[in-house]
Amino acid sequence: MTYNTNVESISPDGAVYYLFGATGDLARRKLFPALFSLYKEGKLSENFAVVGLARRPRTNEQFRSDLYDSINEFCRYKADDAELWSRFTEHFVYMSLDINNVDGFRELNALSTELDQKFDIPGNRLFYLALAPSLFGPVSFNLRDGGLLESKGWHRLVIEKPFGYDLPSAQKLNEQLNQVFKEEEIFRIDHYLGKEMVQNIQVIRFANAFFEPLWNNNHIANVQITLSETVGVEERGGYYDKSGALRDMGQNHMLQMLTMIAMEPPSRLHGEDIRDEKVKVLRSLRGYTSSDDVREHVIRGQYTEGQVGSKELPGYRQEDSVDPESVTETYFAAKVFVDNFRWAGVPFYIRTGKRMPVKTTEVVVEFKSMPNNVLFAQRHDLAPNLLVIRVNPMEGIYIKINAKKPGSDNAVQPVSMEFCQSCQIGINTPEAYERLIHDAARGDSTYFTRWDEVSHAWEFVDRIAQAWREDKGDLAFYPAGSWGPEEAGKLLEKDGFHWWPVNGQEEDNVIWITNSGK
Ligand SMILES: NC(=O)C1=CN([C@@H]2O[C@H](COP(=O)(O)OP(=O)(O)OC[C@H]3O[C@@H](n4cnc5c(N)ncnc54)[C@H](OP(=O)(O)O)[C@@H]3O)[C@@H](O)[C@H]2O)C=CC1
Ligand SMILES: O=C1O[C@H](COP(=O)(O)O)[C@@H](O)[C@H](O)[C@H]1O
Repeated sequence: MTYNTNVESISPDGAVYYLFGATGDLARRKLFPALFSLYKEGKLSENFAVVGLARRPRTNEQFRSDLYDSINEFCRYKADDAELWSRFTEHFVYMSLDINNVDGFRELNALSTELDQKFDIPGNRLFYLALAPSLFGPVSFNLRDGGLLESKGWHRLVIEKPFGYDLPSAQKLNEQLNQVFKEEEIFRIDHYLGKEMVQNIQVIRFANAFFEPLWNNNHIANVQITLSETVGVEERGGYYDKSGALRDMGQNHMLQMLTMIAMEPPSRLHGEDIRDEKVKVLRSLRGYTSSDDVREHVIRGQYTEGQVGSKELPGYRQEDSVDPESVTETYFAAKVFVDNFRWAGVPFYIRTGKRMPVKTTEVVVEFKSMPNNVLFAQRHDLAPNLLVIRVNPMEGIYIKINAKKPGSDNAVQPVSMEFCQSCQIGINTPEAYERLIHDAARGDSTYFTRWDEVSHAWEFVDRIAQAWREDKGDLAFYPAGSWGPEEAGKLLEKDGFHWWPVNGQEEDNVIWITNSGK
């Protein structure tokens, strides 16, 4: 296997970026800041233009003022250099356009030709759809019918999640897109794949002699993936109530992280080879076939009123745009098996929920315990070794090992040794969207989901969703601010395991060796 360490240095070609949904939440919180960071770091060159598109009227000046506000609120860089800011915003224009009106697309095509000339762009087009999924098909058809795919450069379509509601709807959407774009022109976003530490999983695994030889069912007892959020459904109650945690986080982010942990080493670190290996994992997931099977392996929950910190919070059924009798899950935990040679018998426990006590994403790899021996076991149960990958908001890794307690006869002391990446001064990690926009602009689809990944993930999730539709009795409730329903703990207890504390909240007797200063 070879590592291409120069990928970062490959600049994208000049292109027009079309930002559909330019007045929306995602553009404001994530996409504008990502573009500014890329520009500030010299990763966009000067041969680019951004056209903001949405129905509501905006002048170019108003659009640039929205841009300014967004960057000052959400970007890791501030717009405090007037000269740089003025150069940056020159590249931005706004056009009011209704997706359903093909005439608007013809006007957009004419505008694009002007922008090509003004910024010396060779006809490349990147269409970013920050829109409701029901508009993905219509936009594609109108891009074609409005002549936007006739320019002489490349054409790429970047689409936001969710990619469908289930397998049939995802297939339908994919068929629509395929009428206009080839698979290699479609970049399906899963923003977790743009996170630094998710990308780091393969380096930690494949670049360390400590780990890869042990990375199998001979040495690993279980893997735990936690994605906990403190937020509720915020302004997205209407969407979320139809989706729920399994579709919103499980089908995409959680299964993607699982594939990164479980995949075989690809023969080359090339996008298609990596995605081939990820697909094999998804194909090996043990599908749950009956309601009983689902009940035994998957727990779902919904938050009721409670407290996070000192803040009193309403229950899910009291949230805006949520059905007061909703049975939508805001939490799920599952025991998942990857039925292949490497992972036979190793449970992957995954859990995610809203209104949990802390915001954190962590992967814990628990190694099998050493056999108890005469020297230590009479007085001590040895704690298992752990490798913990901290994805966000803290970024880093730590390992937990056993060592001799200094000055004792043979007392054993757990020690956690941590590399806290986000504590390093000067490491201003790029946001996931920066990395992904930059990759799409360079035509690198490694960290985007290919259609076969999406479809296998839906197959797995649809079986669970189907069982839940038939059997509503297993919805458990948990107070906002707690770690979810008790049943989720029992899922592991049955196997002799427990959820490891996340967020660095280790037991008191552990010695920490860390660069974070704690
Ligand atoms: N917000 C987030 O944190 C996340 C969002 N996503 C996904 O990103 C996408 C966008 O989300 P978000 O920004 O929150 O949504 P918003 O509802 O905030 O924005 C939707 C945008 O679409 C535009 N729009 C709606 N209808 C039309 C139309 N007929 N013609 C032209 N423009 C139209 C709206 O502008 P106008 O009304 O002016 O036309 C607005 O700019 C969704 O697929 C969502 O699932 C994914 C992950 C996180
Ligand atoms: O895709 C989504 O992700 C966010 C969580 O993302 P993070 O980067 O903040 O961890 C989640 O809140 C949202 O419901 C979901 O649609």
